[in-house]
This record gives sequence, C-alpha cells and structure tokens, in this order.
Amino acid sequence: MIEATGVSKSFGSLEALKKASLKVDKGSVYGIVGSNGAGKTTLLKILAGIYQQDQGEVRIGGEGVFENVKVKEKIQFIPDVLYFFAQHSIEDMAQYYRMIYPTWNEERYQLLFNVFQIDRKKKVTSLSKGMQRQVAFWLALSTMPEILILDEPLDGLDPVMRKKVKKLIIDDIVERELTVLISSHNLRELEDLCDHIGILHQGDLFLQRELDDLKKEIHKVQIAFQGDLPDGIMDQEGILYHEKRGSVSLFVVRGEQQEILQHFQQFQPLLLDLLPLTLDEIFIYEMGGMGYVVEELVAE
Ligand SMILES: Nc1ncnc2c1ncn2[C@@H]1O[C@H](COP(=O)(O)OP(=O)(O)OP(=O)(O)O)[C@@H](O)[C@H]1O
Repeated sequence: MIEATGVSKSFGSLEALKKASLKVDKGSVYGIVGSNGAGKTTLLKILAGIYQQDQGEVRIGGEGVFENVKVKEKIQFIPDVLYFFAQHSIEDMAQYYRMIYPTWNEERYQLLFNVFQIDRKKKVTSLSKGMQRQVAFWLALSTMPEILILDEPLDGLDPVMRKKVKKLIIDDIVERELTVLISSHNLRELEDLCDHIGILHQGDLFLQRELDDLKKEIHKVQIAFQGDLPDGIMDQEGILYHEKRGSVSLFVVRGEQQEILQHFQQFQPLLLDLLPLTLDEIFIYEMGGMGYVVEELVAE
C-alpha cells in the first residue's frame, strides 16, 4: 500500500531524513518511534504528500503522492499541532470536508456525534485542546480514509476518549482494512496498536521489524548467585546491558531464548527468570546501541 525508497529531506544544511525506506501493507499499523528531532514528523509529512522529498520515491497504491489530489483524497493526516480555520464551527469544517472529500460519509459523521458529543455549532478554535483533537478524529474518520497518518495522535485526550478513539481506529482496521502510520512517544500505546515498528534516530530509520519478532529477539534475564558472578557468565554473545543489584543481576541479551537460558543455567544460579521486554525497554536498548545513554533506565 505504502512504499518509500531511499527518501531523504534536508532543511538547509540539516539532513532531517537520510535515505529512509519502508513498506506498509494494507490493513497494517506501522509505528514510528524515535528521539526528539529524529525526523518522525518530516517522514510522516512526506508520506502524506505535504512535504516533497529531496531524493527517493514514495508510492501509495503504486502512485506518487506529492501534488497528487486523487491519492491525497484517500489519506487523512492528523498533525501534532492542529490547524482549523478561524471562526469556523465544527459544522462549517464538516461542510468544507464534504466539498473536498468525495468519500465523505454523512451517516458516519452523524453517528460519530454519539461518540464525541460536542455541539456542532461551536467554533473549533474555542474548544479545549483535547476537544479540538476529538474534532480532528471526527472529521478524519468521516471521510472513510484508506490511510490514516497520525503524529502524536492521542496527546491531550482523556483516558476514556483515548480508549474510544483507539476502538474506532481498530474497528476500521478490522472492518475496512484501514492502513495506519503512527508516530508517538507513548510506546505503551503503540504496543497496543502496531504490528510493525520502525525506530528513527538522527534521520536514520535504523531498525524496522514486526513487533512480535522484535520482542522475540531480545530478553531480560534476572539471575541471582550466592557471592560474586561466576567467571564466564559474560561470555554469552549479545549481552547488551548488565547491572548488579545486591545478589541479583540483570542482563539484557539479544538472541534465541533457549540458547540464552542454557548459557545462564550452566552456572547453577539460585534464581533465574527470563522476562520479555516492553517496547519502552527495547527502544531504550536499541537507542543505547546508537549512542544514547542507557545506564539506570531499566524498569524493574
Ligand atoms: N520546517 C522546518 N524547517 C527547518 N528545520 C526543520 C523543519 N521541520 C523540521 N526541522 C528539523 O528537522 C529535524 C527533524 O524534525 P522532526 O519534526 O521531523 O522531528 P521529530 O522526530 O518529529 O521530533 P519530535 O519527537 O521532537 O516531535 C529537527 O532537527 C528539526 O529541527
């Protein structure tokens, strides 16, 4: 559905995106994570056809997206900083969307009122930040998009509304194979939604995986010995991190689960636990590999 190949973008002398390539299948949810200023918004804006890349190619359903109205009609982009016309009510904005998007679904727009329940005569810019975000989802979902591109999407929504909006998105993925690209610093939330993850750092999309594979590849080992760590324990390949707290040591190891267990079991520990990492922890370790400071960041 979405295919980007060798996409680069600079702002003056700053290379915001360096030869990024990615592929997102129809009905899939691709999460982009990365440090501040990594290039997430830049990448999303290129994929949404808002920015033109300096190099590389972006294809959506086989066609270029920049200045391609037909392709852009299928895409809804909800930016991190929202923009609505001054003086426009929700209904005025809906009227504008009705004219622009041939796929506008009036029935859905009316039905979604039951979810958002905001007076349609209210000026959008007079609403609270979270309510404006609700309006952005309300309008976007009423166009029945094929692709939803979301930059920090749930920021400012209260927990109940977050759940409702997530459910609306998931229902659309299941029922009409909506494709979603989403960037967020809330990795817990991405973990619920995404099937693929890409990690960006300083413009480099250095890691892309299926979320399940990513989780299978990296493990947290809690291990305890009476006295010092035995000689040879550090010989296992793929140890990314080690920390000792009293008699308990923590290792983060990349590799195959069975092989890791065998290595640690041979030292006959008092306690040995192999635990999965959260996406938060995976992010911290992968970023550690890219030169980000990792020490003492690990959750229990
Ligand atoms: N319009 C612009 N003009 C000049 N520089 C820009 C522009 N947009 C982005 N940049 C720069 O490009 C780099 C990437 O910015 P971008 O907004 O894509 O990062 P991000 O990953 O979305 O960051 P954050 O997580 O902080 O929102 C940053 O160094 C930023 O200062």
